[in-house]
Amino acid sequence: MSSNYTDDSYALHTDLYQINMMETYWAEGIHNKRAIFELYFRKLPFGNGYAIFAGLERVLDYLRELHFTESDIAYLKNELHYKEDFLEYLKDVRFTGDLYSMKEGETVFGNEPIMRIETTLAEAQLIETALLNIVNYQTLIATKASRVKQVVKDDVVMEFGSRRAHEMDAAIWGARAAVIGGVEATSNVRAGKLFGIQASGTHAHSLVQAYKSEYKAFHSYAKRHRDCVFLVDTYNTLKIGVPTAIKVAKELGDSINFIGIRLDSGDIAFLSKEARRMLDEAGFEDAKIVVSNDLDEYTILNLKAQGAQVDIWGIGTKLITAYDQPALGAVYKLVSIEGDDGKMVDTIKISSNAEKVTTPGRKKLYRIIDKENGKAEGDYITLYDEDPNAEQRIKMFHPVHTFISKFVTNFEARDLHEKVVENGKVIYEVPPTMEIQKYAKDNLNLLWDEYKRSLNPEEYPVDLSQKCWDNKMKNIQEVQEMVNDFINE
Ligand SMILES: Nc1ncnc2c1ncn2[C@@H]1O[C@H](COP(=O)(O)OP(=O)(O)OP(=O)(O)O)[C@@H](O)[C@H]1O
Ligand SMILES: O=P(O)(O)OC[C@H]1O[C@H](OP(=O)(O)OP(=O)(O)O)[C@H](O)[C@@H]1O
Ligand SMILES: O=C(O)c1cccnc1
Repeated sequence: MSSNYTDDSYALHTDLYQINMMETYWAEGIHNKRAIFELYFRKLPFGNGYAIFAGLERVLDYLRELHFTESDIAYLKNELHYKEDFLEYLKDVRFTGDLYSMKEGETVFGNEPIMRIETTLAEAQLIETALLNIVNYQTLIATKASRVKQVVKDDVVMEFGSRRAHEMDAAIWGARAAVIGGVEATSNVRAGKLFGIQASGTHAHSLVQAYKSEYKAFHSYAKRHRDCVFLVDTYNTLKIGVPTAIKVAKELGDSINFIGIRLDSGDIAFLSKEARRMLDEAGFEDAKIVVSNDLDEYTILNLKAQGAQVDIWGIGTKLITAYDQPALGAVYKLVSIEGDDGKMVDTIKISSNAEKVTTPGRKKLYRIIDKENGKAEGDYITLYDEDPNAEQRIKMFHPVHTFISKFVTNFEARDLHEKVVENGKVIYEVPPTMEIQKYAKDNLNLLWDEYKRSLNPEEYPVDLSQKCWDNKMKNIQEVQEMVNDFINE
C-alpha cells in the first residue's frame, strides 16, 4: 500500500458523506433509530426484458466482516479530523440488523426491491455504497451473460474477460456473475478455485510464435495436455492453421483428446464454415469450433444468421465490462424510519418524474404465478401485513398508468425475499454457484418468451397492491400539503 496505514478493511469502502451523516445522527442521538431502506434499480440494462440478480454472496461477506480497524480510525482522525468522541463510537460499529434479499439467480425487474435493509439509521447509511457497488456490477454482468445465453441457445460460452476487466476484483466476481447468468466456464483460474466453477482454456498465439511453427507448437502442447484445442489463425487459418491441426490430431490419434480448433480473427462466418468442412472431410465430425474476437450477443446473432459453424463462444471484453451499458443504476432509498414515539413512519422522496417517486413503507415482493400454466403474471408489491395468498382474486394495475389493469385468479404468490441476516448474524448459506446457475435457468422458465427476446421485449408488470398504492398517494398528498403550508407561511 502506498500510504502509512498498514491494514485495510471494507468499513471505509463507503462515500465520505455516509460517515458525515452518521456523525450528524450520532451527535443528535438518533443514530440508533430503526430505519428501513430498499435497494432497487429503475431501468433494466441493455434494453433487456429482465435482469438476473447477483451479488448476495459478497454482500454477506462484507456485512459479516464489517468493522473499523485501528488504522481506519487513525486515518479518520489524522487525515479527516473526525473528533475523538465520534471515533470511539465508530470503533464498536457492526452490522446489527436484518437483511431481506432476493436469492442470487432470481430474475428481477425495475422498481422492485432486490434487498430490504432493516437496521439502525447509522449502520444502514454506512453500508449503502458497498451494497450498491456490489449489486450493481454483479447484476449487470449476470444479465449480460444471460443475454448472450439467450442468443447462443445450447452452444457453450466461455468467459475470457479477465485481462480486460476493470481490475482484479471485477474479473473474479464478474466471472462468477457470468456463470450465474449461464456461461459454462471461465478462463480465470482463481475464480474456478474460489467458486467451484469450471476453469477452462485453449492457448494463445504466443505459443505458436514461441515455436515459430504451428506444427511444433501443437505437438509440444499435446505432450502435456490431453484435451487439445489448437489456435489456428496465427499465420493463415485455412492454408496452414486448420490443415496443421488436422495433421497433428491424426498423428497423435487416441493419445490426445482432440477437442477442436479456435478461430480468433478474420471473417468468423466464412472461416468457421470452411474449417467445419475441412474437419468433417478429415473424419473429425465431432471436433468443436471455438471462436473469439470481440464478440457479444449482437455479433453472435448476426454470425448465426450467416450460418457460422460455431460450437463454443469465447467472450471477453464485451461481457466482463458490460461494454454497451457499463453501469446499472440501482439506488438505495429510505422507505420508513422510527418516529419519536417509537412507531415506524413511512418516508417518501418526491420527483417531477413519476417513475422516480419512491414507494413508501415496509413492503413485500411477490411473484404471481398462474397455477394453470406455471408462468409468471407479474410481480406484486404489497404492504408488509398483506397476504395475497389469502385472496381469491387480486387486481394488478400499472403503478403509473393505472388504467392498465387485470384481475388474476388461481395464482400462487411467491415471496421473493428471504431473511438472510438476522440481528447482524448471517443465517443464510449461499448455495454452490452451479446451483445458483440452475436456479436462474429455472426462474427464466417462468417467463413468457416475449419478455426474454433480446430486442424490444415486452414490459413485465411490476405492480403495487391497492393498499400499497393508496399509501403512496397518501404520502404524496402529505408532502404536497407540507409544501403548500411552507409556501403560504
Ligand atoms: N462474418 C462476420 N460478420 C460480422 N462480424 C464479424 C464476422 N466475422 C468477424 N466479425 C467480427 O468483426 C470484428 C472483426 O474485427 P477486426 O477486423 O478488428 O479483427 P480481425 O480482422 O479479425 O483482426 P485482429 O483480431 O487480428 O485484429 C470482430 O468483432 C469479430 O467478432
Ligand atoms: O476478444 P475478447 O472478447 O475480449 O476475448 C478475449 C481475447 O483475448 C485474447 O486476445 P488478445 O488479448 O491476445 O488480444 P487480441 O484482441 O489482439 O486477440 C483472445 O484471443 C481473445 O480474442
Ligand atoms: O483460453 C483461451 O483461449 C483464452 C483465455 C483468455 C483470453 N482469451 C482466450
